[in-house]
Amino acid sequence: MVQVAVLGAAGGIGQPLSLLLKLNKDIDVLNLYDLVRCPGVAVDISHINTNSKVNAFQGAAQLAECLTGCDIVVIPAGVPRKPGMTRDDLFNVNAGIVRDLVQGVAENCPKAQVCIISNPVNSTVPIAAEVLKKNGVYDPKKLFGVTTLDLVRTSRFAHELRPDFDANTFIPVIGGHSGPTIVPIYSRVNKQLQLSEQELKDITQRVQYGGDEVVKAKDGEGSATLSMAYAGYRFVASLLDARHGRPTTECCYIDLAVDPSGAQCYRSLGAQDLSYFSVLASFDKDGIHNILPLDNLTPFEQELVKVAVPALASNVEAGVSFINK
Ligand SMILES: NC(=O)C1=CN([C@@H]2O[C@H](COP(=O)(O)OP(=O)(O)OC[C@H]3O[C@@H](n4cnc5c(N)ncnc54)[C@H](O)[C@@H]3O)[C@@H](O)[C@H]2O)C=CC1
Ligand SMILES: O=C([O-])CC(=O)C(=O)O
Repeated sequence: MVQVAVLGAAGGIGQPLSLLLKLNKDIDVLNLYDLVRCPGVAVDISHINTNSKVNAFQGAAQLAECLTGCDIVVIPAGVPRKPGMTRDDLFNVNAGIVRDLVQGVAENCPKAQVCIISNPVNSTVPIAAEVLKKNGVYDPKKLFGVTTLDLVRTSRFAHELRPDFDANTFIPVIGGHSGPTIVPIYSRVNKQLQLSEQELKDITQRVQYGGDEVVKAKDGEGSATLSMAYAGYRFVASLLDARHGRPTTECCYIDLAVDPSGAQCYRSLGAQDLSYFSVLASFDKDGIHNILPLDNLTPFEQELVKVAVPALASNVEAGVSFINK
């Protein structure tokens, strides 16, 4: 029996993400939670003819019931950006939302795997970790910042540049999830892509600021929702694959304490003191199995990591001190 909860299920990401999860045969129970519009979304999705059961929960009074018995909790709750804002500008609102929802996880399903989508991910993941630590239930194998949209963009944009390149090719992205902290590792596929120096600079910049492209196009109506729902779904499907013994690797933003020897390869890039980083990892039924090394980064990629590290350090510090103030 696998039970999954989506917190923020009636939002721009939450609705299409819940729809995709309803199609996944590995899920038996899908619990949808939001402060508004949740019964309508849940009844609508429940008519889709797959075997899973869909339940609606609305308002803080129903959070405990929603979470009880959950194996995986996905959190896209919170406000999205408007033009002119950075992800860090969302901190003031979303930090408290994530804190309170993860407190619910700690109390009602402390062994669940928790996938954080709410921005700024670079800070909301440390917030979640601190809440779980305070409750004595923290297991770094089970907490993930969802950065899959960066991987989705990295391979898709490469296909746009080189139509012969398969848009579904796995290209790792490391670092964090905002502007200069996003580090796509195109060197893994550059034998095929043959990017010129300028093309590499341009496509890297496009990946780093892909979110802004959507924010601008939506013109005040929010940020990526449909591509994010797809990306969030892909990540949860990978967790489900791993639960069923199917080998899985993904990149996500995690606490490096989960595997200190695996983390060494990333730390040696100049992230010596960094506690959180998006890495390539393999998964098993309990979550992260180990951190996989990414050796031989090019000087260009090493330079990108150098720029990412101080920005990440201050994002992590903001999250940690929000809980321990
Ligand atoms: N990790 C990533 O790659 C990405 C992250 N995001 C982030 O995801 C978040 C959600 O984005 P959208 O779905 O577009 O926003 P949205 O405003 O359309 O939906 C958010 C939903 O969260 C709900 N919500 C707010 N407070 C809540 C609470 N305390 N408990 C439960 N539900 C609550 C709202 O009622 C709403 O239904 C934003 O922070 C956005 O920046 C967006 C795209 C990509
Ligand atoms: O740009 C945003 O605010 C939403 C997001 O994280 C993305 O699209 O990567």
